[in-house]
Amino acid sequence: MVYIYNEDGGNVMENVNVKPKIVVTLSAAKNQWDDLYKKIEDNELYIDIIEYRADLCDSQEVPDYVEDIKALKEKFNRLPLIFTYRTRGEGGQGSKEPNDYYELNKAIIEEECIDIIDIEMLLYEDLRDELIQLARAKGIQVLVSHHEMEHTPSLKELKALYQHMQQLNVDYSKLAVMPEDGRDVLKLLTAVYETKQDSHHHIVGIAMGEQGKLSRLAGGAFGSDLTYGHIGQEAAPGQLHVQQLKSLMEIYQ
Ligand SMILES: O=C1C[C@@](O)(C(=O)O)C[C@@H](O)[C@@H]1O
Repeated sequence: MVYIYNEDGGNVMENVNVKPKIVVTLSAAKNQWDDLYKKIEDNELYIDIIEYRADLCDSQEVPDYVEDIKALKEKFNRLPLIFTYRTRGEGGQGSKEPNDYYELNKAIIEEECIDIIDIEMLLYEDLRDELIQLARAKGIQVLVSHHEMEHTPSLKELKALYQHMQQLNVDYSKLAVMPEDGRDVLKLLTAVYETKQDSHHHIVGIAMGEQGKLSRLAGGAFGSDLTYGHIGQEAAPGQLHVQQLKSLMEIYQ
């Protein structure tokens, strides 16, 4: 199978087959970082990007987050880092209201210690667009995300969501849905595939849960640029350990 990449890696120009990067989702309480560093080291071969999930240690303040992130960057400087504060409505544990969500993300952007920032599409438009602009001005890539934790929207709606996301001046557009059956997984993959046909954006599509595991493994064949895994405990329904993810993904590459 032939893959065609552009120079900055991963984005396919003529063929939807993508070699997805593996993102490990992680977070730890203050006294648990040493354990986690060890796990990252043990699994470094299977990881392309680190996702720091700030909502999983929701009571921390900006300086605590920055300290964690800087320590991660120092130890694993080859790995780009995504900062994510996932709110409850989108399947996370974050309890911040929109204004506090905005303030936290703004402060993190201003620290210039991250490579990519995950911004929820449904945040109030003015706050969201301002965060996107601030991040871009600092040279930080933007990943706009939306989770449907209860169901899978229709193909038409999924494609409309991707279209909307791509108009937001972002680098990555990510949708995660909860499928009820195989047909829902196909809908998500079809939306990724059809969106990727005429797009040079990074597209990410995830069907969660047991049924959706196929999308985590085979998403690249449909054009999905990232797949998320764990190194101990799943952070979202259906996540696989990065080692298993990497070895099972080989059959598609
Ligand atoms: O959006 C995503 C994808 C995810 O929800 C998953 O299903 O693997 C895991 C989250 O940490 C990440 O921010």
